[in-house]
Amino acid sequence: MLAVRSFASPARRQCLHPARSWAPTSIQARRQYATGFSEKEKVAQFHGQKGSDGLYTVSLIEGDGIGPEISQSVKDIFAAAKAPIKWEPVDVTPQLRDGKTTIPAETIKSIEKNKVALKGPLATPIGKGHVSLNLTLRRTFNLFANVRPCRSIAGYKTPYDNVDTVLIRENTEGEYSGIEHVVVDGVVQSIKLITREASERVLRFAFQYAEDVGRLKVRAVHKATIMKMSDGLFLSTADRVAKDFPSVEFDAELLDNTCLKIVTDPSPYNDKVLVMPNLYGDILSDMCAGLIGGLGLTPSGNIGDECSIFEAVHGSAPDIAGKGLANPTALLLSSIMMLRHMELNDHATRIEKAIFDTLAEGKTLTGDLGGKSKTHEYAGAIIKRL
Ligand SMILES: NC(=O)C1=CN([C@@H]2O[C@H](COP(=O)(O)OP(=O)(O)OC[C@H]3O[C@@H](n4cnc5c(N)ncnc54)[C@H](O)[C@@H]3O)[C@@H](O)[C@H]2O)C=CC1
Ligand SMILES: O=C(O)CCC(=O)C(=O)O
Repeated sequence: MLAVRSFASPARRQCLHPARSWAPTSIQARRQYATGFSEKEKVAQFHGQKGSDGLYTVSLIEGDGIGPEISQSVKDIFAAAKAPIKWEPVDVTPQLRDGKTTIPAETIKSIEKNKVALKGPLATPIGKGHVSLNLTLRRTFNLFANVRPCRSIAGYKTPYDNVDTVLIRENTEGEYSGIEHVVVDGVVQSIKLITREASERVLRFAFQYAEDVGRLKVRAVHKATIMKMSDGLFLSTADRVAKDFPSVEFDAELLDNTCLKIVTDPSPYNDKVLVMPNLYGDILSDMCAGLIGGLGLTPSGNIGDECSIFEAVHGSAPDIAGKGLANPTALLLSSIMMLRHMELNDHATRIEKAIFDTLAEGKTLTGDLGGKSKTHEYAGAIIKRL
């Protein structure tokens, strides 16, 4: 395994710092792995090629439930901002191949070709039915790190106005390995799979990310007191990886303690990058969203070596789907992360400013933030500010 080192300049780190932006997906870290390429080729390898029309093609999965409504807002705002993105809509109807759930081959080809996708939420049936397509996508493209920043929104009042957490979630195994079976009637075994390899790559990503954005404290969140072998392996791997990053402080904390402390006072987490196994990251990121106003506000990036898929933290919100009530901010901020990942920083900053100014003004808010505006009216207010 490579001991990666950042080559980000201080200026570059500053521009990627989450206090200023939603940027950090650590494209530098990805590029470290590519040797024998020119700088231009490396960039293309991670975020696709600009076409002869000057546009980048991005695969678009609109998703289920509120997915099409919030995707429409992103498309309208990107068009108004003249962002150099051409959307390539793809179909993710689940298919069974060799007894396994998969997605259509053309969709896999599109994402492999474009390197970058934006995804609306995909619903997963409870109990019988297809396995999670969200997890299928992450596994298919080996999107091993899920970066989930969560920051207070200026102007929107919550018990804390200073939340600034960054959580990096292992994205391919853990409790979500999908390995479970009936042992005997009434007894089910579900495997929490932790491997040294997957732990090491997400931990290296987290430390590299910490260096790149200048947020120089990494904390591993775990439950190795109980899951001595699985979380124990994650933690001992973290200890070892930490030695390769002497400029980054490292410590660890039990998950239940982290939950208690974050909801009591989130400020001690403002200078840390939290890294953890899959399920913990899923739950903790929803909890952090609750601190800043809800799931309508928190973005994420699923990052791999070959391609990346950006999506909101939330699901398909069936309770409000089709009513024009959804808040598109989470998907919009995910698309801002995507633009920064693609190094389209000027477009990202312009759109992001229009979003935050609209939220701060507080006149055109969706219902989840106490407003009365419909999804398209909120998007329209952002467009007016561009
Ligand atoms: N990454 C993904 O695509 C995810 C998909 N899901 C799927 O979503 C479906 C529904 O799951 P739930 O547990 O109901 O979680 P959910 O995240 O869809 O909804 C939870 C609550 O938050 C609200 N909410 C979520 N997003 C919102 C938005 N943008 N604007 C305003 N309110 C919003 C909903 O109305 C609901 O009250 C399930 O089938 C689940 O499998 C769940 C989480 C992530
Ligand atoms: O696929 C699903 O149903 C939910 C997945 C999820 O909550 C997540 O990983 O963000």
